[in-house]
Amino acid sequence: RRGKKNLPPGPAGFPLVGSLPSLDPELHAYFARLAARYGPIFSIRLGSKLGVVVSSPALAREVLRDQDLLFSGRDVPDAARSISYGGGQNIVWNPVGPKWRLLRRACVREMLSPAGMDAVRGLRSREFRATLAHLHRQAVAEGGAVPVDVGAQMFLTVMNVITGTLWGGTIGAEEERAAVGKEFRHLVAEITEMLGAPNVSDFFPALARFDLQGIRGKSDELKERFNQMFARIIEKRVSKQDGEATPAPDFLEYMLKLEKEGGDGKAEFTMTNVKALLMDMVVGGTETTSNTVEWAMAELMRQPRLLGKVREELDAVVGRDAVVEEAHLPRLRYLHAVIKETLRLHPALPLMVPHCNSADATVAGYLVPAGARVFVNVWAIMRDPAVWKDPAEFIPERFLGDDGDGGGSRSSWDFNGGGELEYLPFGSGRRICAGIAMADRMSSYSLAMLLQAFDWELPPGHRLDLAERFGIVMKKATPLVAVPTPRLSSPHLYSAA
Ligand code: HEM
Repeated sequence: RRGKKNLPPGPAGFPLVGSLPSLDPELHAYFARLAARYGPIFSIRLGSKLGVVVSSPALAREVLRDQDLLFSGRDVPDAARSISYGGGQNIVWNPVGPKWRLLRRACVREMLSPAGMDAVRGLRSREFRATLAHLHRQAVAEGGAVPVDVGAQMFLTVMNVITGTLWGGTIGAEEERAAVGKEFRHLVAEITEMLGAPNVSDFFPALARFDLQGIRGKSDELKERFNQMFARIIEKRVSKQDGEATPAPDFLEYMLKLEKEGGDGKAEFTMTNVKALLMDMVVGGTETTSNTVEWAMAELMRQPRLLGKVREELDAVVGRDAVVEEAHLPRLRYLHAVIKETLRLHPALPLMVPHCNSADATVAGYLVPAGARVFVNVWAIMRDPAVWKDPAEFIPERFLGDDGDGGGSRSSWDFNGGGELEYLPFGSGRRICAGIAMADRMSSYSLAMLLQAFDWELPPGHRLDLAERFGIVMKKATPLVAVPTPRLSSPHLYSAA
């Protein structure tokens, strides 16, 4: 039937279930293997769903740029319905339309743009200083330095920055913040895990009401736990507004105002949108960023020569008598190349968030029927040997133009999803990541702080393992645990003040 309909080639699969029985949990690598066999566009039947996988820069361009609008829909997975408050309430799972535009504009303009970011520079500095002080306490603990779970620490930092930007001082006490942070990490991990797991309800929508794997039930439960936290935070803020002290303007304040106004005249903005956006920011921004820093640390610990180059730059730009600040970042060129190379080899969302076409489309001469789940395998594209020299090697120099293959530092290798789409860790087109400026700043700042202020070593008996574990957000299979040793000139520099 595939040939008759002119669908993209692909594995034949079994009757009824298609290729479901042969799905490899490491979906990004499995899809890359299938692409090597069937070509840069292939189709795969998953139950009653048709998946179409695109794995070359040219075809990514066709889907994400040339036919952007047609492919800008989402095929909302069953697991996402509940946590996105029904599907039409947040940015990530909304189809492109007036509501999506209002939500995205609100977030980008008020919170995620470089100007929005500048407005809360002080908050980030305080949060990073708090992490620095915490790591220092671990490093000089009585009885010897305590090993640090790098990803967990980075998650808490990023989480505190994001929630601080969202609702500022609403959560006051240190312990309450720590408790909220811990609970969030757990919830976010469960959500991203669930979104990456194959779900029978998605492959056979007629069976969705039976929730055979219990994923819908779990999603409802997770949503409810978030919902209660959000409701508590909003309630605290609203009652504060009626009282004497007015909080400093933050994103929650802005959203509550928008909610009072009812929207922008083209789309409504309700209290559900307030919560759904909080969910987008917390789920979309935390693990993605903290995992990137964890990968960067692991890659550098594996190659001490490269780590030395980062340190050399940090010592030249910042020295050891001061703590790195955001203002230093523009001068940390090599460090930035490390972040870019990390996102090339370990993109946080290896298959992006799948797209969906609203009407039949033609890509590379093949039919992509309306409603297909379209995956762009950015993980495979950014390891394509036709584009990248030694694609499996971690070589930050390629982004500086001094790796000798003549390609480096092409202006198209930035985060904006432009150019030839060889490098697209944040996607491209209308649905490109809304949080690039924040992700860029937080990941660079985090890595700079970890490396300027501490030496890191693996605990005795530990081995550096760079294996990946697929999920909608890709993780390191084993968390990076390392022991910090202070390297700044004075212990006073580590105080949180
Ligand atoms: C290293 C960190 C990050 C990476 C690699 C990343 C990557 C991505 C990718 C690949 C997409 C999907 C694009 C598509 O479907 O075409 C996306 C969407 C999105 N990201 Fe990020 N992201 C990161 C951090 C953040 C942060 C910090 C935020 C906000 C606080 C954020 C908010 C969003 C939102 C709201 C969307 C949905 C956009 C839409 O559907 O219109 N992301 N991100």
